[in-house]
Amino acid sequence: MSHLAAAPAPSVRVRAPGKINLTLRVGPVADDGYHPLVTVFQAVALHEEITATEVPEGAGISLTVEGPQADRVPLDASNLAWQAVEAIARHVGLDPSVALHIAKGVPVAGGMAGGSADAAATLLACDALWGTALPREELAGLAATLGSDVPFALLGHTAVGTGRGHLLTPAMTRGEFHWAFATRDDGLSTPAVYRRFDELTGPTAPSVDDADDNGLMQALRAGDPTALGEALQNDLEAAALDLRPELARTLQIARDGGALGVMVSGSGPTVAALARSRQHALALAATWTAEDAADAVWCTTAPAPGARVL
Ligand SMILES: C[C@](O)(CO)[C@H](O)COP(=O)(O)OP(=O)(O)OC[C@H]1O[C@@H](n2ccc(N)nc2=O)[C@H](O)[C@@H]1O
Ligand SMILES: Nc1ncnc2c1ncn2[C@@H]1O[C@H](COP(=O)(O)OP(=O)(O)OP(=O)(O)O)[C@@H](O)[C@H]1O
Repeated sequence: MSHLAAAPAPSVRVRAPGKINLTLRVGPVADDGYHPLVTVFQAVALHEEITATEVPEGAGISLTVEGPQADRVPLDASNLAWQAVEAIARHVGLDPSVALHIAKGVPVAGGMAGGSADAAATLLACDALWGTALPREELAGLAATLGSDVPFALLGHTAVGTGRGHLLTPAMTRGEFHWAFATRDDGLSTPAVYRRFDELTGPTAPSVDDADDNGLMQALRAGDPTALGEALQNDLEAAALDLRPELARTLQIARDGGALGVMVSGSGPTVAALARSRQHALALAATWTAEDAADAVWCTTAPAPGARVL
């Protein structure tokens, strides 16, 4: 008697990028607890990879995670990928059952939106697996309900973010920029950094209505890393430094190493340094390691594409 091997369950693999904020201008906190932002997002070539596999109806959601920092990622409904399954299933009226596997390539809790990338990738993966073919604008609307950074992880490349950071306008760039990142095992909580921002700026933080990113946009269009380095700006940096004074040394080491620009990435504690070349990025990272100014170092390029099915 011959045995027919069971066909493997259908699955979909999606890749989504982490991000940096080349500028992050933060206005005074609004009544809903969120801060109005004007930010220039750029996706980096550090990726999350999500595999979504079909399971029998009613089986529910299962989640596994791999990667160097996997032990720091929740495996329950507090995971943004899990919430993404529930959000899209509710939206299309299907049973929220799927097996998710996340391969993490973005530093965890580092202000680089790895969890947001997982959420964006999961929306796209479920949409493809279930054959619901939602338009991109509908996926972006769902993404914004999951977190302010999630719509950008779908879009990728470079974009200006306004509102909570969820309203996006793509921006033109030329060429490739080289980055080195210094990460810390002990992450910073995004709400805690925004709260410290409020404490430091008081109730009269300047509005972001007049934010002017012309210099930065010109540097991006020209593919000019020196001008880009001079235009980097993060209004959350003072708050992150106040919570983690030791980051000042990490910033200074990169400046001394000739980085074209150095800043805290998003809400931190990752420090991002813009390098002249791949070799220069590797040298900056090696110096951080030698000076014991980081728990881990990463080198990559930007911009990178948004979430896409592989
Ligand atoms: C720091 C950034 O990464 C810069 O892109 C983002 O602003 C953070 O985006 P995120 O992690 O997706 O944040 P969300 O999950 O939307 O919000 C988490 C918390 O961050 C604070 N938050 C977030 C976005 C924003 N524009 N103002 C805020 O004050 C709020 O306390 C909010 O409760
Ligand atoms: N899929 C996920 N991957 C990693 N962390 C997650 C995920 N879902 C929820 N979390 C929780 O969220 C926290 C922050 O995760 P994440 O890596 O997205 O931070 P982040 O890069 O600082 O995000 P952001 O830049 O959007 O503020 C983690 O400490 C973890 O407890």
